[in-house]
Amino acid sequence: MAQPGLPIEALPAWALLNGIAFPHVKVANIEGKGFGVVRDGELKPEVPLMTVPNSLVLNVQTVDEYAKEDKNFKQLLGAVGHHLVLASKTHQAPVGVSNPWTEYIKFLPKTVLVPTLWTEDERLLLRGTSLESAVNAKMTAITAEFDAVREAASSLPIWNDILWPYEDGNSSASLRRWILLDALYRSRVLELPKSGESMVPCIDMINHSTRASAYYDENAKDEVVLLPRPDSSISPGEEVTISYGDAKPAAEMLFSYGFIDPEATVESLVLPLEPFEDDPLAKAKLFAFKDLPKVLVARDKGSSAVSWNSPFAYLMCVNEEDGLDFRVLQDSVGGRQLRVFWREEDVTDRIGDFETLIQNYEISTLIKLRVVTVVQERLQQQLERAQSFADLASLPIGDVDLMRDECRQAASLLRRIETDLLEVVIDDLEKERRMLLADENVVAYLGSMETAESDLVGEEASNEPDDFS
Ligand SMILES: C[S@@+](CC[C@H](N)C(=O)[O-])C[C@H]1O[C@@H](n2cnc3c(N)ncnc32)[C@H](O)[C@@H]1O
Repeated sequence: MAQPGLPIEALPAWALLNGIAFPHVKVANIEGKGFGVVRDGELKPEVPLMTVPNSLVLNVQTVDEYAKEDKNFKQLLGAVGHHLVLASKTHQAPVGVSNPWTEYIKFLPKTVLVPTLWTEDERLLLRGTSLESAVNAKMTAITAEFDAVREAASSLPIWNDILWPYEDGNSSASLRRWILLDALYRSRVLELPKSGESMVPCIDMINHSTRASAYYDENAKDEVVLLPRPDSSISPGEEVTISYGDAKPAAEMLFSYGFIDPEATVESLVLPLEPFEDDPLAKAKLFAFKDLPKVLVARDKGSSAVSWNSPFAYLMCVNEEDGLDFRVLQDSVGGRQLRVFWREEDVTDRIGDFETLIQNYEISTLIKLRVVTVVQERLQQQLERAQSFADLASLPIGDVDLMRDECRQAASLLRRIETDLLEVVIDDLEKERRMLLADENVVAYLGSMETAESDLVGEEASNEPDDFS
């Protein structure tokens, strides 16, 4: 059952009733961005642009508090956990205590342009971009999460009919609502300085800009306030904006918010890395690394400076013969722990810092050469994939005309940003690789390898008669 919407004109009355003050701004339609907040009247430096009482903030702690008041909700929360931070508190339920969010959610958009809400054909447009595998993985995870929550709630009949009404005799409509809630959460959640990840009504109506004119904070009364940036001036009628994160990759912006900011000052890209298939230490490396193995590349659009970073590539490129060792040790309470050693020193807590750990050893340039080669090959592989799907005709899409222009434009902008970035970083890595190849330690090592190989060939040649005999 879709939530009935409320006209945005009703928002000021809802805000007044719930103690939200925004005397000098109003919520309005902003072309291409849905709703947004614009200056309305004189600004007074001592008065925040918006003030939202702490009682309206929705996060894990406030959901726990709410569960204390409502035994039905407590039962549900006990069964399914905090997946329901937004879902349960905002539905219009004939059970449970109604709250301001039950109304507020009716002001929120009915869809968000994030790829999890694109059609299957639209998602094909992301082939060859860094979002291809991320979106597939998210769709699998969110479907599994939905199934798990439904299963857990199935023993609570009072909630079953409310949360999962079977429309058209199947559960796809309910799954879509779940995906929409996930999208609303990800595109509107704020990282508050004291309360952490939270949903804040009205402040979540503010759009993003690289040249943001405002920021949010929590004051001494734990209210969430929207304040003008000291270096900004907001003219009457002008949109008030905040920054959703200036250094976020275009892919992350599209994934979480459904748009890419063409004015972003930094372009970046994150790609997953896999250990070498024939590395006998591959499993141990993955286990001990703990974080996701990846490579990050970035370019500052102003200075054109290029950078890359991949702690896992360093770990990939050090081996037993270089001085890497894994040992299983017994801890003081009888448990067993995998510890990582580099040249006899326990470096378990510095596993993400092999770039520094190798620094003072002769072998460091050689390892760096391996790392640069690994990263360059990974980027080259991604570039070739991005280029091979650049033409719509190469995609197994049904009817291109059924796809929304916004999705086509966003996917094509993402592909262009990623392709350009990959090309410049690959060039840069090639220069670095050539320099490393000219390093005296590397030349000496490669020379010794050649000698060893030709000795081996010589030995093999002399063994030939033996083999024949
Ligand atoms: C926190 S909400 C902001 C309010 C939202 N515009 C609305 O109508 O409710 C974030 C969403 O606003 C839109 N948005 C924010 N900044 C934008 C921008 N610079 N360009 C395009 N869309 C933007 C995106 O849809 C994003 O997912």
